[in-house]
Amino acid sequence: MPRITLDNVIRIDYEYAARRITDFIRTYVNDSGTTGAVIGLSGGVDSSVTAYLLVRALGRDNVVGLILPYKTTPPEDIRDAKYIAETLGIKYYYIDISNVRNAFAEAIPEFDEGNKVATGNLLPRIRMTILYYFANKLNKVVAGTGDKSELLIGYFTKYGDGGVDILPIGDLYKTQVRYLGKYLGLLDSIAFKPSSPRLWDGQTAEGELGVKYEDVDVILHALVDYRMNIEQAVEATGKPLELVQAVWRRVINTEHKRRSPVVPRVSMRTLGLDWRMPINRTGLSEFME
Ligand SMILES: Nc1ncnc2c1ncn2[C@@H]1O[C@H](COP(=O)(O)OP(=O)(O)OC[C@H]2O[C@@H]([n+]3cccc(C(=O)O)c3)[C@H](O)[C@@H]2O)[C@@H](O)[C@H]1O
Ligand SMILES: Nc1ncnc2c1ncn2[C@@H]1O[C@H](COP(=O)(O)OP(=O)(O)OP(=O)(O)O)[C@@H](O)[C@H]1O
Ligand SMILES: [Mg+2]
Repeated sequence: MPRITLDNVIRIDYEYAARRITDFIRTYVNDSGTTGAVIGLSGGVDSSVTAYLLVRALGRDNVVGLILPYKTTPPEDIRDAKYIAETLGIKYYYIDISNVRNAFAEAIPEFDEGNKVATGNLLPRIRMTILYYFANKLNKVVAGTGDKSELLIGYFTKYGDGGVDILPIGDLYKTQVRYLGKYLGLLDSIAFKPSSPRLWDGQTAEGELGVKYEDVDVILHALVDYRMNIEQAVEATGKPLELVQAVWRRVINTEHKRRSPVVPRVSMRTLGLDWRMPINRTGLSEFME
């Protein structure tokens, strides 16, 4: 039984990861016939690292940033997002989404400001809509910023920040993304900024989840990468049974977020079940093996 620690998670070859991801982005964008990518810049580690990788892959003239604050966005995040766009030399738009958000609140009958999740999730869904407006207009793809930890525990808004075309850092855990950021030359203050979706005042990811990403990542490494069962993961990581169970429960309960909508079978070949266009004729197959 291997002993699994955070060190095992963090000690990967970041030069390889950066090269592999930038090769993927370039291949994907070339095959798609688009002219580049748009990305939402939050000033957090995930969007900052993804923006660096996009520019490495596509060149700064082919990447467009969108800074889309609401009143729950702290000023230092806006400052950091602008700093990233300016350091990378990409074109960016700054659009305060308060009016759009408030128009939803006015238009929806019995709008419940007190329901933090339902109202909070409007923000990523409004941002997704604006990102696709620019993607359509500029003939670009929407680059998502979800990392492997968030994707596996379903810590994202379905069709909000989850509504994207590619997920360049989707195979890297949150803790790995931080060190990839360091490798790429990101400021420590951004690379190691505590994660927060900023959907409501005072929200932090670890506060809401009730578990640290350092623990999430070690547990997921055991359960997913090593395919361990719960008992094996407890023994290998030394983490409490309740914590391992809680993380696994999140993975199971959010599977619907990682799938296309389910189509019930009525015919010989049902979309998503037994018919999917093979992608092995494109350059992309190399990145999915
Ligand atoms: N079994 C099932 N099969 C098919 N669909 C199912 C389903 N269960 C729920 N659903 C659908 O999914 C909806 C719930 O999912 P969703 O709308 O996403 O809502 P939910 O998962 O409750 O909320 C999103 C969570 O992600 C966090 N978040 C959001 C954005 C960014 C970040 C970040 O890390 O930056 C984190 C946020 O703080 C919150 O905890 C339900 O209303 C229902 O429509
Ligand atoms: N104010 C914002 N302006 C533009 N895009 C945003 C804003 N807030 C969130 N987003 C988009 O939504 C994504 C998801 O938010 P999330 O908080 O998970 O990522 P992050 O801030 O980059 O990193 P972390 O998860 O560590 O906080 C961001 O990466 C970004 O693309
Ligand atoms: Mg964030």
